[in-house]
Parts: sequence; structure tokens; C-alpha cells
Amino acid sequence: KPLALPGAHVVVTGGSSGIGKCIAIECYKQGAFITLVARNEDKLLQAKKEIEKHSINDKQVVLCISVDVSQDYSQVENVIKQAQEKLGPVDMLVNCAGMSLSGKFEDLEVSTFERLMSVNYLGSVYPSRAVITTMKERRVGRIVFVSSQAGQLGLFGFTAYSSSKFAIRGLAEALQMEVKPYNVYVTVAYPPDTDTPGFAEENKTKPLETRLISETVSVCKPEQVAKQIVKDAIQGNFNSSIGSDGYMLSSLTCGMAPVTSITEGLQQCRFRTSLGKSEGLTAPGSNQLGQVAAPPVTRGAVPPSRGSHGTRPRPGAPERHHCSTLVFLNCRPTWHGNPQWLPSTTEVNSFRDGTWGNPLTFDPLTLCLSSPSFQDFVSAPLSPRFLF
Ligand SMILES: NC(=O)C1=CN([C@@H]2O[C@H](COP(=O)(O)OP(=O)(O)OC[C@H]3O[C@@H](n4cnc5c(N)ncnc54)[C@H](OP(=O)(O)O)[C@@H]3O)[C@@H](O)[C@H]2O)C=CC1
Ligand SMILES: CCCCCCCCCCCCCCCC(=O)[C@@H](N)CO
Repeated sequence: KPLALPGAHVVVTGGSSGIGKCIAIECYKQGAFITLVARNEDKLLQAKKEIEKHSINDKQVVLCISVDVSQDYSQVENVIKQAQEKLGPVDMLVNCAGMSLSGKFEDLEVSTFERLMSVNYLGSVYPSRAVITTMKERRVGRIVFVSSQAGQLGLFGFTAYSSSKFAIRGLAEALQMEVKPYNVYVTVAYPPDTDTPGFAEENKTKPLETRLISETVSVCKPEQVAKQIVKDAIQGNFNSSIGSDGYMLSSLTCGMAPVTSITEGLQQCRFRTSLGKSEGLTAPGSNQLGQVAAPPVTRGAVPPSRGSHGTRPRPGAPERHHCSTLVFLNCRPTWHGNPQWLPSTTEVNSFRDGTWGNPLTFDPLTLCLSSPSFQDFVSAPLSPRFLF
């Protein structure tokens, strides 16, 4: 049932740089024929040369086509037609063209929201729409969407980016349900920060808060991310995440995503069961819907620490507006609970050397083990939906 890459035709949008280029190389190394799709022709040719160094036989071809995947569906459809005429029907489509811009909601131009939605979301819809009919007819195919960890949770500074990456997941879940009977498998990848030209570009305007939160997860190499994505796509896994925190994040945000392995299924049961428990279907204070009533808003008082995982009220901290000890990873009480609070340089440094024991520098494993109970930890991130 795994897709055989030798001789297969793989189309990679965004294949001229970063993660996309590494995905193309990975597939090429395994004997695939590649079509690279991106806008800039010089970058495309450059990438083609680089990829061709990894050939394993002399029949392999790398085709380059320049198009903006976000502009006009008929253009994208034409590009796919061209590619199919030259290299045959598409066996695997990797939607990797995308971009990121961060900034506070009110600092981002409205046009940025439109731009990110059209490149990241519509730029994934168009190529997929163009290949799906043939895939269904042939009863063969893989469609890969490259979302982001920021497509699993919304983060400070990512109002425009996160929403465009969340949209991809909705598309993917619905599409998978439609095409599974035709032996077509959909994969959504949620990479962490990855060392690419696009990431360097993003960092130029990234707010400090966004940077601090992002730094709780280390930066990956694009080769490593690409390897994982290709592996999951070949297998037909719906979810593709990188590293142990990527795995935890996927488990915590599994929602109703399709389950493609037994371990994944067990894991989801576990998390869903603990959700039911923590929401207190029988707990005092729960209403008929099984929701726990939100704690009263406290003003001028620090709410009692409810076994929070290492968070202490900060000396001289301004009043808290929410009792948010239940909220995600203790990042959230810090950022959401203290709206007046902004980090100064000394504070930033003291997070870094751990003086504060601040959750922004937590190590997920330590956090997990040191929590009052593992269940508590597991259910914490799921609670905000019910509390707020
Ligand atoms: N790097 C990271 O930290 C992470 C990245 N991601 C996602 O992975 C994907 C790749 O990111 P990364 O490798 O960093 O990005 P890069 O900026 O290095 O590469 C982006 C690629 O997409 C192409 N592209 C961009 N816009 C368009 C467009 N409108 N039409 C066609 N092609 C386009 C670019 O070529 P050209 O400009 O010539 O068109 C280039 O080939 C993105 O979707 C990104 O959101 C997800 C998580 C983390
Ligand atoms: C228990 C679970 C532990 C996980 C902790 C999660 C912390 C969130 C960090 C998220 C970092 C955001 C990455 C965005 C990458 C991206 O898409 C851009 N770089 C694109 O250029």
C-alpha cells in the first residue's frame, strides 16, 4: 500500500527553496520524476541543478514550471496539464508554496491577511483541484499539505499566518474523507521553525513575543523535515509532525482528524478520554452540557494557584484578569492573563537563564513529569475552549 516512488511523478509547489526543495531532493533520491513549481525562474533552475546531483538513474527528469499558484486557477490547471503531458499523471502533489508574515494584529496590513490566505490556502486548493480527478480515476495518489505548528495553535503575532494554516487542515480533513475510497491519501505536515530562506525572511519582522514563544521549540533542518514528510506521505499517514514536541502537539490538537495508525488511535483515545474527565461531566460546578463554569473574573487579586505547572505570580505583577491556571502550557496565563505585561530586556534574559522558572523556556518533558498529575497536564490545553 505505500506509494512506490521509483518512476513516480511528484509535483512540488514551492520546490525551488527551503522545505520544498528538500522534499524534491528526497523524492528524487528515491527515484521519482519531479516537477518544480514556483514563480522565480532563476531560483527554479538553480534548484533543478542542485536536485539533479542526486539522481539514481539516467532516466530521471526534473521539470521546472513558473507560475504563481495563488492567482488564477486556469493558469495552475494549465501548468498541471503541461507537467502531465511531459511526465505522466501526477502520483504525488506536495503543496509547499507558502509564506509567513508576523506582527501584531493591528500592525498587520489588511492586505497581508488577503495575501497569506491566497498563497497559503488558495495556493494549496488550486493545484490539488487540478490533480484530483485523475488521481481518483487512477485510484492512485498522494496529496500533501504543508501547514505549520502555527496551524495547530494560534500564537501571538500569527493572526494572519495561523489562520491561513488552520484553513489547510479543514480542507485536508474534508478532502481525505472524500477521496479515501479512491485510494487517494492526504497528509498534513506541521513543521516547527525550520532553517530556510523563508524563515530568515520571516524573522526580519517577528515581534519579540512571537520569537520568545517560538524559541520554546528548536529550529529544524529542512532536510530532516523533508525526510519525515516524504515518509509519512508515502505511508499515507494523515498527520506528519517532527520531533517529540511536534508529536505531543499533534496529539493534543488531534480533534477529529483521521487516524492512520494504531498507536495514533490509542493516543487519541487517551487524550479524548482525559478531556471528558477533565471537563467534569460529573464534577461539581459543571452545567448540563458538561462544561465547567468559567471561574469568576478576579480583579486585583491573584487567583489561587491550582497546581499550575511551575508558574508563580511574578513579584509586582499587575492584576490578573483571568483565572487561567488551566490554560495552555502556562505560556497562556503569562501572555493572556497579564495584558499590561511586556517583557523588558532584563526579564527576557532572566527567562533565558531560567531565573524565573518561566514556562517560556520549559522543556516539554520536564513540564510533563513535574505536573501535579499527567492527566491534568494533558487536559489543560484542551480546556480553554470550554472555559472561554
Ligand atoms: N521555514 C519554516 O520555519 C516553516 C515553514 N513552513 C511552511 O513550509 C512552506 C515552505 O516554507 P520555506 O521552505 O520556509 O519557504 P521558502 O520561502 O524558503 O520557499 C518558499 C517556496 O515557495 C515558492 N512560492 C512562494 N509563493 C509562491 C507563489 N505565490 N506561487 C508559487 N510559488 C510560490 C517560492 O518560490 P518563488 O518565491 O520563486 O515563487 C519558494 O520556492 C511554507 O508553506 C511555510 O509556510 C511551515 C512551518 C515552518
Ligand atoms: C506539549 C507540546 C509542546 C509544544 C509546544 C508548542 C510551542 C509552540 C511553538 C510554535 C512555534 C511556531 C512555529 C511556526 C513555524 C512557522 O510556520 C514559521 N516559521 C514559518 O516561516
